[in-house]
Amino acid sequence: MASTRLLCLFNKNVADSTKTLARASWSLSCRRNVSSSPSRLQSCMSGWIIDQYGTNGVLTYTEDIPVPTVSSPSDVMIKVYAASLNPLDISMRGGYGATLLKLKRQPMSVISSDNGSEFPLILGRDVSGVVVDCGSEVTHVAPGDEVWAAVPPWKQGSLAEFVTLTEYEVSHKPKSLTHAEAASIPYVANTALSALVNAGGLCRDSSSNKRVLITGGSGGVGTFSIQLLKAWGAHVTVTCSQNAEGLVRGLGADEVVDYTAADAPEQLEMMEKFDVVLDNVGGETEQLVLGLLKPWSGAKYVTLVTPLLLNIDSMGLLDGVCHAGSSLHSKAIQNLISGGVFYRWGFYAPDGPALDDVSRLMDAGKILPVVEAQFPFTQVPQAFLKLEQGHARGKTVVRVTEEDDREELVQNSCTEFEQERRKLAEQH
Ligand SMILES: NC(=O)C1=CN([C@@H]2O[C@H](COP(=O)(O)OP(=O)(O)OC[C@H]3O[C@@H](n4cnc5c(N)ncnc54)[C@H](OP(=O)(O)O)[C@@H]3O)[C@@H](O)[C@H]2O)C=CC1
Repeated sequence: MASTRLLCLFNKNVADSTKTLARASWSLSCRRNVSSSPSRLQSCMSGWIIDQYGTNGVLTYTEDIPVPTVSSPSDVMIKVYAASLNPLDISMRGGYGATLLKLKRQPMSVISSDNGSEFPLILGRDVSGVVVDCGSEVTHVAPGDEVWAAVPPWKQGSLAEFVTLTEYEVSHKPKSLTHAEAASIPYVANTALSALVNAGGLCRDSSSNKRVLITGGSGGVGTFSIQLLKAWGAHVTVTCSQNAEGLVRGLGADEVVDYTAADAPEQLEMMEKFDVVLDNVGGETEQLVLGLLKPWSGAKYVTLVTPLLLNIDSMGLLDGVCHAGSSLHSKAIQNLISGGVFYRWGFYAPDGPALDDVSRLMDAGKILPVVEAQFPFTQVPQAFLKLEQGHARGKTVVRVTEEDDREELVQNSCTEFEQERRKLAEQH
């Protein structure tokens, strides 16, 4: 199994890319601390932002981002060591989900004339790093703890020095993984768990011998889901390209179908029917795999490829929700009546406690990270280009802080915060 740990370092020339780093034009006057660990003296941080939607050219490096401080009792501030990219980052860079995500960030904008901008936006949905500060009600983690989390799309992302989340979203990182490895997991794990458990009705204790089909098994969600379901005792069939067969078999897939083969539909139709389908591909695949579920037995089709946010972007909130809702409703009714199959949409959902369970499985060696490519922080645009090319085999990771510096940084972080606390205590 260890051979499936794919760590292909994309050694591109860092020196060249640093020349192209543009500075954002924020008119903030920031005082930067010389130390790379955080303190209340540091008001600005470095990161990659977008201040308009578009192609890769909108990604801009700046050192003038206000540090996202702890502002509520349940907040946890994390120094980011590694982040990873998801297809959502490419879509969000282009404006996908802008309407709904903006509403989630600024709920009052729906009733007020204040149409404040969502920019600058920081992308990046996964983080592995070290806690540097906590709100007064945080009990589960403390400064100095190594943690991981999936950053909800409506929050500022992890392609920056620091990110602040709520305690519920954060979990202790698996001890057996480096930060770069750990950053490949949280967003796909939270998505897979939400889809398989909430929509697919599976769980650790009820999956034994369930037959599950995963389409798009070679990508981020697929490579995680195969391993999770095998750890739960399910029988897993995967569709992927021929050159990914070795990878998915190495992760535990029982049966593999090359979807590019001319007879792929026939191969799938000859198999014993499935209890659950997790569809990471959508489109034409949907109709094919719906017919592969066991009829009249409570079987569930769960797709991660939904039109909800696109509909809202193109039609506005109310019409978009109604249109997507009516499409979901009619497909659900049609599949229930014709074959007794439940048709459902799966979504990412933030869930730190679920990541605690995943952490245990990873430390037990039951789930391995599948990191296809790593990029240094200076090469975030190159990482986006890699992802945009498609054909993912696991995940693309960005090393925000090089791990050689880790020990020193953890110590600095804790010492500085301890000093801050003492100072505050003395003042009061
Ligand atoms: N609803 C939600 O909340 C979420 C939705 N998603 C969506 O789920 C999907 C999967 O995400 P993720 O795993 O991160 O994506 P990735 O890009 O990591 O992986 C997609 C994989 O699918 C393979 N693939 C492409 N076409 C087919 C096909 N017809 N049949 C089988 N395999 C195929 C690709 O390889 P190759 O082309 O070489 O075959 C690639 O390995 C994406 O569309 C993503 O946007 C993800 C997370 C949350």
